[in-house]
Amino acid sequence: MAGFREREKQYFPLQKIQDVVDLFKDQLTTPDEPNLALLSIVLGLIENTLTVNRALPNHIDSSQSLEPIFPVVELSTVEALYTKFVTQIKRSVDLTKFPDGNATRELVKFVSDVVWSSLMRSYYKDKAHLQSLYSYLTGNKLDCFGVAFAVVAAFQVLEYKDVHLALSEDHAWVVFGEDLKDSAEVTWHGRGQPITVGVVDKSWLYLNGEPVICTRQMEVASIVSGINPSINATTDSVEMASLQQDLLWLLHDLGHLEKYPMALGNLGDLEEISPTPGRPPPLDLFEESIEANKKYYNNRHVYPYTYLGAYQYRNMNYKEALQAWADAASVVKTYNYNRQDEEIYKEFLEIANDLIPQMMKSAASDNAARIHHTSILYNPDCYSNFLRFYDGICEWEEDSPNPVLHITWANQLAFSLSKFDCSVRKLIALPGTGESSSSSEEDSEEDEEDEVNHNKDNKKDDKENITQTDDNKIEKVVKARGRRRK
Ligand SMILES: CC1(C)CN=C(N2CCN(c3ncnc4sc(C(F)(F)C(F)(F)F)cc34)CC2)S1
Repeated sequence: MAGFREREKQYFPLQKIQDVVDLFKDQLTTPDEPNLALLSIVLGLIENTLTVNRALPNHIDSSQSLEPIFPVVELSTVEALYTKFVTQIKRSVDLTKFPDGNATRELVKFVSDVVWSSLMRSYYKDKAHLQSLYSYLTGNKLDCFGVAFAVVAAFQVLEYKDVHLALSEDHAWVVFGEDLKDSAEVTWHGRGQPITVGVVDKSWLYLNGEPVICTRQMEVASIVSGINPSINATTDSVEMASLQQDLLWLLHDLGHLEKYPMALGNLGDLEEISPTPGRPPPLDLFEESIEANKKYYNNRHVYPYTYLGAYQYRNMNYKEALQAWADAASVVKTYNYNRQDEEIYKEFLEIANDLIPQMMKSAASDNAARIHHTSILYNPDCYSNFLRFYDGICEWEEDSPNPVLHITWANQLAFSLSKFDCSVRKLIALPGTGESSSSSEEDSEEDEEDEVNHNKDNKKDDKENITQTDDNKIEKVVKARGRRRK
């Protein structure tokens, strides 16, 4: 596959978002495969121009916005980079040594070494905008996703159809061979090794054997979803975000996001920021993401629920946020926490020690809701989901090689717990059993006793009562969980 055929050339020069969408649409509806290297170079070039090297316009247009004009993407520029990639790969891989039509572990290791060998010796791998072949070809830098994607794009150049991208929620690798049953690390740690340890140790990083296995079209979806419109910590390129949104809708309409929960969540976030007329609301996309998780990944992905929880929290739907976070914890509890799972640890740390306390504070100061008992502080479902959230995190920690909880977690738990009204704390719902503890025989006398004592107590010693009640409540949750485990 030398340069581009008329098919690709006709779209250049790309001068506006619609030109890029037209090119992608053509690539995604051809009988043969979309050209991964071409599309990654195009997106990387545009992203680099709109975020990294923002050539500001020499005129301030009427809207006084400093948004640079959309870069004109010339065919010659893209073709030169594409030829550089194809030449480098074809020159380095002597296929006569690999006669078998199917990719082998040896060949995957060899190609990942070729990609690897041209990377800069040392650079900050978590930096933004290092995900595309444009970054690879012009800066010799790639992040973890970028290395895995480059290996897959290289195999496409070598005309292999049995090497595909595998994605967890924080790691990328490749699957290959007949019905893609083999797997191989191609990035920093353990290159060439199969992905067995990840499944055995029940770490979230490998999603317990439920990663997203990409088709060529889903590999296109991964580079679109991986577009990073950020100019800096506080500003995004409107143009880049708009291009990402249009391309995600194109992929959505063609059915290529059906099995890609994170891309659906991404699109939901973009739609919240800038709703597309005539398109479904963000909540529908977060629901689609959750349904895909249940239908295709045995409900083992966590992010579909944290996308939803974050959205509900931002929109002050606190009851629904607690529900989503409890569902997220009910997923993470099926894993063992390993040191390499820190991304999801940070996610739950922020929810438990920042977002929920903020939410409880805000609910506690909402006097109108208090008076009308519409506040989450009086709502048994909220309390039940709150407990289910913590129950999931405790279970996540159980049997794990690394601890999860520390004093900050306990302090924030006590703080948040104390904000619930003591009336609602009487109705402890046993997480996951759907029953309330007051219906379980061994507890009922205790509960009634509590009920009687509590009602008899006058308001003044409520403070002391809350602490005492909470202690035995927490202890009851732990005991209840213990009972369920037998
Ligand atoms: C609910 C959240 C905290 C908001 N953003 C989240 N993202 C942003 C989008 N994102 C993603 N969105 C689409 N595809 C992928 S593939 C991937 C990865 F496998 F980890 C990789 F490749 F190693 F980086 C990550 C990721 C990662 C998770 S999770």
